[in-house]
Amino acid sequence: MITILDTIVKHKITEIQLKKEFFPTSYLESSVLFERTCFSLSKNLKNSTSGIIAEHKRRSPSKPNINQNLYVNEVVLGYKKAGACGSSVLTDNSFFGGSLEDLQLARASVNLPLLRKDFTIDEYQILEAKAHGADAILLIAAILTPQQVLNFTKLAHQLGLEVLLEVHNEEELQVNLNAPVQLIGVNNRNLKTFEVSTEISKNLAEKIPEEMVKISESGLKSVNDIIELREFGYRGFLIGETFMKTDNPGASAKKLIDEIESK
Ligand SMILES: O=C(O)c1ccccc1NCC(=O)[C@H](O)[C@H](O)COP(=O)(O)O
Repeated sequence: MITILDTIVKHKITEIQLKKEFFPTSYLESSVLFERTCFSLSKNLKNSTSGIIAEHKRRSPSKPNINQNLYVNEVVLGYKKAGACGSSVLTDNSFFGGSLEDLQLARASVNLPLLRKDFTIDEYQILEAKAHGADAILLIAAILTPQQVLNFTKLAHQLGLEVLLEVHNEEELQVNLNAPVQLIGVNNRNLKTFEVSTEISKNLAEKIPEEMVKISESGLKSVNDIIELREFGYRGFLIGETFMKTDNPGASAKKLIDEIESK
């Protein structure tokens, strides 16, 4: 059975080949953003009571139209004002309607740690992330070998970027336990069926080493979701749709953050 991840990765391979022809790595390395010192998402999460990483997400394979009417710079500024620890910016265009220009606009608007949310399968994309203003990259265990996770993490760290390694099950976690990543994300969304359940985060929690900052991703809606997951040691909560489906994602994030902080 061909999954959405297979389809996305196939598409990425072609996309990256084309980009490499037009924008060689020397072009990326000459970006003014390439030499900057990055903001630390892991530090912000460790020092935060809410732990919210708020995402800019226009659409997704599971939700073809979340919100196409907003400006990324206004959205991330709203998240910053709300007190989010960081923002995730989807840069995949074909399946999520995002772009590297979104990331760059977000960078120009806020001094929050920014996660480049994409399907990283090539070192080239890590250089792109730095050149367009990211502070952290996402590595999805389901589409990488453990050796790729190690190599990509090493390169990201050399560039001063943090790595969020995303897993969905125990096997993906176990085979990557020696990766020196700061952040480990458990995706509550089954990327084959799109079903969402926080039980995935709860079940994997005790298997994640103490020194890693645990982040629960996807399908989070309410203060109760956060409070429950905190009991399992989660310090970060990646939320997209719940905020983005409203007219004012920043206000929606602020409401949730205020609720969490008042508990
Ligand atoms: O969101 C999807 O439909 C999706 C499909 C295939 C691969 C990845 C997908 N989502 C990426 C994400 O990880 C989420 O955008 C992120 O965790 C926020 O999730 P949510 O709060 O449920 O929007």
